[in-house]
Amino acid sequence: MPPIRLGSFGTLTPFLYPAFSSCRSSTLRKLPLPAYSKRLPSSSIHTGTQDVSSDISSSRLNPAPDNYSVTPFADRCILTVEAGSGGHGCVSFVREKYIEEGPPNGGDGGSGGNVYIQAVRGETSLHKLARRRLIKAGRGRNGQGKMRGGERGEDVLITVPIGTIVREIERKDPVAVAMQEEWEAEHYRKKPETEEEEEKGNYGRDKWLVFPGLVPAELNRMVFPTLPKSRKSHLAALQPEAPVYLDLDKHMETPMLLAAGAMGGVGNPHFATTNNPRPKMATRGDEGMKLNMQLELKLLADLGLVGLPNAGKSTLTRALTNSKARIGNWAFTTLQPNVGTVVLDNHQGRAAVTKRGRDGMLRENFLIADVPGLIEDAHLDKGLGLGFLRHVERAAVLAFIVDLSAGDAVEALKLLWREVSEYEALRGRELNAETERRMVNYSPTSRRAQQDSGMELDSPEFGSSQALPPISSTPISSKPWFVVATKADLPNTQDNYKALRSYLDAVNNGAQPHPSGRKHAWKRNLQSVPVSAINAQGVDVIPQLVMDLLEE
Ligand SMILES: Nc1nc2c(ncn2[C@@H]2O[C@H](COP(=O)(O)OP(=O)(O)OP(=O)(O)O)[C@@H](O)[C@H]2O)c(=O)[nH]1
Ligand SMILES: [Mg+2]
Repeated sequence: MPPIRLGSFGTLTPFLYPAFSSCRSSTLRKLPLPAYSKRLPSSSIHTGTQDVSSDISSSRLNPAPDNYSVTPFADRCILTVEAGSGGHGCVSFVREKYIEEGPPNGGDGGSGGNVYIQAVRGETSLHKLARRRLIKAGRGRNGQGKMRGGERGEDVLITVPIGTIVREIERKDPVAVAMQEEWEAEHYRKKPETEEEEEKGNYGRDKWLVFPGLVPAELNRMVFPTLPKSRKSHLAALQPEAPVYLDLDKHMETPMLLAAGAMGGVGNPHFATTNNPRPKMATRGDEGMKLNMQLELKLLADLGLVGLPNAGKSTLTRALTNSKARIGNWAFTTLQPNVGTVVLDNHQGRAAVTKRGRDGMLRENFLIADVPGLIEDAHLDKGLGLGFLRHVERAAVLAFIVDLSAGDAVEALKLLWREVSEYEALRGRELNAETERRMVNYSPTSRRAQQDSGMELDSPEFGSSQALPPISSTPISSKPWFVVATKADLPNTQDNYKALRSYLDAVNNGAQPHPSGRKHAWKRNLQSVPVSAINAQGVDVIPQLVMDLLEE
């Protein structure tokens, strides 16, 4: 291993390793194997990985085992949001020096706070929401005497990464249910059947608030007017239609309403009539809507690294980004994805790579996901199995990382593809089964109707629901991909790389089948990049390559 500190690489690279520094994507195919090794003292190269760590103890790309930081990460979560309930109306009367028994002056309750959602740049994970589980908007304040209305409840804003899919699992909307009941009663002239129901219709004990000074006898004699009709705030019209399905794949300048706060109750002046000028009742505020939903990241990153354990994925991530992914010379160092940002333009002059995104904006960076290693039979959930493959499915471009020093690179690549395409087949079957299940279970009636008809509900308790089936996404084999051959600094890796290169050429010109075994798999000028990530050599062609492939 070259006994050179990382700091000196930046300036010395062009002189020491002309081959690595001059390569651009157009010349990728012609890339010679690491020529730099010739220029280094022979004693300093051709050492194993373990020797490397003893030589340079604390460089950024070859850090000590404890030099890393774990960024919490979650790519899906189940979340319950609760719009604020309304404040209660107030029962109060004017009372002044010469007006002993004044008119009613109780204020209305304030409406509950709203829940908004916004997809923003800069967020990469749902872990903060996963930890919270329940997000509640503020309750409206109660009305007060002297006609003072209650304050509105506080709104909450949920910020999520771009590429989040929000799906509703279940909802509990007491106001909608009450409105539906009122509508049915009006249109079908449903007569109250039981005494209890009749009493409820007239009295609606749970809806009314009465003057605290009332004695029981007075309460029994009290005649309640008809309850005001249930209403929703005008904002509720902006709520997404039920069941909620939002695909937030763009940066949002303004938040979007998810659940509008409930209306507050009304104060006692609303019930004043000539017969009863001093009503001693007000109504309670409505209960806020609850929404149980699953949030899932559709697109985790622009580039996903697929490789066997210990292939050097985390080292490559460190070489390309500022991340402090954990690196260790053992399998399964990485246990959860690390999403790093590759900065294309550091605003210190001309951008290294310029590309416009789909929205026409100049891209300044792209995201790279370093995911746990994949082993044989990962599609049967071995190793970190399916969880890992789920992440692979959510990258736009894939980089297959093969370790040139760990046996036949072509075999390694084929194994990776085998696992990935087995997983793809599995997902296809899963999606079909899900579609079938939904067709069998389809019922146009609401949850309430199911309840009324005595149908068994999946989850009697709100918020205890099972996760939804995974979302469908682009098949892995149709994503653009390339190969990064790592550890090119180690001895006897040249032949391995040559074999890999000729295999890819053979796939390119059709002499060999696509490693996924699928007919319509993506292959368009398959590229391979030999790198020595530990020395940050050869990696600078990757950003341009990724940006080109992202356009596909
Ligand atoms: N010589 C050499 N060693 C490398 C290179 N890249 C990585 N290594 C070493 O290979 C070992 C594994 O590197 P990691 O980056 O942790 O590998 P990984 O693929 O992230 O491993 P898992 O997270 O376990 O899947 C470490 O000891 C690295 O120092 C390279 O380009 N050259
Ligand atoms: Mg790793």
